[in-house]
Amino acid sequence: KLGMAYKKDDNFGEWYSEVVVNSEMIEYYDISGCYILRPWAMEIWELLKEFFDAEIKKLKLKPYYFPLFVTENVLQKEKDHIEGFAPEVAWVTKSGKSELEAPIAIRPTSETVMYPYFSKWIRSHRDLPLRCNQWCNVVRWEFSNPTPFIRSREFLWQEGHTAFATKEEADEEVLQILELYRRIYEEFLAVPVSKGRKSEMEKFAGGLYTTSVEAFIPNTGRGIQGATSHCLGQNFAKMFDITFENEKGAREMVWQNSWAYTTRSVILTPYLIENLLSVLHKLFFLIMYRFLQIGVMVMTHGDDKGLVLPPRVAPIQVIVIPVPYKDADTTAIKGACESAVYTLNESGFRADLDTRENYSPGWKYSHWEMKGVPLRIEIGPKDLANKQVRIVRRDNGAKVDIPVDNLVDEVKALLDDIQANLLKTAKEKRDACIEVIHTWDEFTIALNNKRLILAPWCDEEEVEKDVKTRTKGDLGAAKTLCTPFDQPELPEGTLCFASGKPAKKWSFWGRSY
Ligand SMILES: O=C1CCCN[C@@H]1CCCn1cnc2cc(F)c(Cl)cc2c1=O
Ligand SMILES: [Mg+2]
Repeated sequence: KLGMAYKKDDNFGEWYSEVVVNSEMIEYYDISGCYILRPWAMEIWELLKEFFDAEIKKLKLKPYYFPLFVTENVLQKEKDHIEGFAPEVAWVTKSGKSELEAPIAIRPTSETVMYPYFSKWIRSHRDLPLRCNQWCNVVRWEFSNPTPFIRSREFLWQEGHTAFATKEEADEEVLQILELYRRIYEEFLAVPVSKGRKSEMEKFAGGLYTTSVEAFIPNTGRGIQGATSHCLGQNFAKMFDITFENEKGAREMVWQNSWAYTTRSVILTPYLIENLLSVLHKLFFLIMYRFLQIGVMVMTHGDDKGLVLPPRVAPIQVIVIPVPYKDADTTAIKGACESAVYTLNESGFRADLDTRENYSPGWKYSHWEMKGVPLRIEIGPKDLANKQVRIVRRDNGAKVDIPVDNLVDEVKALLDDIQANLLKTAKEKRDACIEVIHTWDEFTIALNNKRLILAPWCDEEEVEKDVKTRTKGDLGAAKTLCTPFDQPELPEGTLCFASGKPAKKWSFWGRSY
């Protein structure tokens, strides 16, 4: 399908839905809540996984795979940590025609699966640190209101679970992992994020504190939590009796972290909020977000011609298209295309060519623009005669003719420039949305102007709850997104915008997904 029916700035939700379909990222499946991830999405996921996996191996993480299933009594062990989550748990109750003696849960996250074995494996300080990461799927049957129920059944993620002898080691790793998440967003997806700490109300209830990277979508004025890195303190050590004998022979509880490259548990995409289309469509986005957080990249960089992929995650970075004229030497042109692809692949670029006879060059230009390929190379008779190629950038449409001999250097320079340009543009757009406010009136005006709000806060949970109550509405209430580590100056006497009490910190507030 060529061309977009919807414009990004006119109808964001529809535009988004069309882009991820037309770019052949995912396909509907006939069980609601399940989706087929097609190569154009899976290849991006695999590029991100390759980077993240290599980096955590440097941090001595070991790969594990724990069972998909967890018994009821083990799952129930975490009443406080799973309170509120219980309706999300999917259960296996039968095999064939016969009922199981006891229902078995499908993991919604793996704390209760893993930690009884952490308790068994950790005896002495010599068994620490324990560093476990698994790449797997998890199932959560989420319903979210007020939009008519939404189910996301299964998504892929990595979940890291680590145990240390001291809090200092745990605190350090939380930030090391958070930096990797920042790099995934800013260096690969070219999406600017803010590192910060979640409030007591927004953090993972089972943990000690939560840090996150927060993205923002200017079109909808909503924040999106990108990934989370929790310090669990000794809470789970107490619940699961995960203790070790220290050097002095005394018994101590371990300090733990858990972190996931995942998305918020309930993502109401702009689509769900603004365009109540069929349930199928809604599930589609939830999965899109869940699986890959690629939704943020699509929204950040996409335009009215379709996807715009940052080169570092583009499954194809350069597409070479022959432009044959009727009487031209099509064989020579095709040969030039093949050698250009060969040269680029040899130099480590992901290049491919589209020599399909049944499509015109024009059709191919639109097709590969829709899929967001960063560079297109056209080779026609004139280019052949002049020993040059024409290169067209997807991000700004610029065309440049370059000598074949400079192909590799030019392509490298262009791809690097595209990667940097996408992040720079996204950062400028995001920063233009940030509004520093000091009073409640300024806050409500900024909120309605779809701004990312930076406000002085007294850090009291009651006030956070009060802001939610006072901003309740069909677009969702305002909430704290994070307290950025990078704190602006807080002049003596600055008052909290919502309570008038002495402010303790600057926090990002806004509506979110
Ligand atoms: O976010 C992470 C990083 C990776 C490991 N997990 C933590 C916390 C997950 C919270 N959470 C999130 N969703 C859940 C859904 C459930 F059905 C149940 Cl039983 C529990 C939970 C739950 O604990
Ligand atoms: Mg959830």
